[in-house]
Amino acid sequence: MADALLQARDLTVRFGGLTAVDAVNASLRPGELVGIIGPNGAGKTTFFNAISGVIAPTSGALLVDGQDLAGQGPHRYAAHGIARTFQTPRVFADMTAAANIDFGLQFAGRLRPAPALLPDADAILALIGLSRQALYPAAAITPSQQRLLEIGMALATRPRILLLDEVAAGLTEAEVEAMARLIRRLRDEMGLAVVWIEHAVTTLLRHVERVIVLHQGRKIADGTPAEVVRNAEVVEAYLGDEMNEETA
Ligand SMILES: Nc1ncnc2c1ncn2[C@@H]1O[C@H](COP(=O)(O)OP(=O)(O)OP(=O)(O)O)[C@@H](O)[C@H]1O
Repeated sequence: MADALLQARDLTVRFGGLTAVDAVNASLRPGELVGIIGPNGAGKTTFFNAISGVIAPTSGALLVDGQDLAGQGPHRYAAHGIARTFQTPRVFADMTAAANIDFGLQFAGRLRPAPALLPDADAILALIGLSRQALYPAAAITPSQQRLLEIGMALATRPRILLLDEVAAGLTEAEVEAMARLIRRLRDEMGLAVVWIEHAVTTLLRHVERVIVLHQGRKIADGTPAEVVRNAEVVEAYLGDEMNEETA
């Protein structure tokens, strides 16, 4: 795809005899909001790890700006504007929320100019709703605020692509809705392409425009939420049980 920001070609990750990501082809265009779903162990986080440089794929290519970044370290991915969060937020517990954001800003300062809407730490803290907590140590804010802070740290690196790994896990319904609104703003106002893994399928399907479904490391579907919920293989492999559980 000519206008893709990022393109995975036959991306494969093996751990010994286990193929966690199996020849996945996927692409991401500027400003897209894409979800990734799949049962436990489907390979979602491993796919994220491979497209953010946390682990090297066993084979396949990862094209960003026409360059194959497969096998390069996370700093190279960050330099190309790819930022991510982790299932368990990785914030500096002893540093204040503002200092956590500053860390990201310093890291990114050399790479790209700040977007007009997010010139500094204050603007980022305001966007993620943590202005009042700016001077609290990260350890002293709630787990859901730590998730927001980690998103702020990712934004501070001035990304073009934001990878979110289960940022709604453990949040109350109201917090999930607020998180979804924030994610939409990042896309609508900052023009970011967002890829969002979430276990709560019904939540995710309400908010994304395209969904990639992984099952046993393979991509079994890639389409709009309406298309994916009608896909017989997806329902068979995953969605039937998952949606019944969520609505039970
Ligand atoms: N570092 C590792 N070493 C060995 N096996 C691993 C490693 N990381 C993941 N796996 C295995 O790879 C498979 C895919 O795991 P992964 O965490 O990517 O799935 P997931 O879809 O993100 O699951 P979940 O929804 O539970 O987070 C699983 O079988 C897992 O046990």
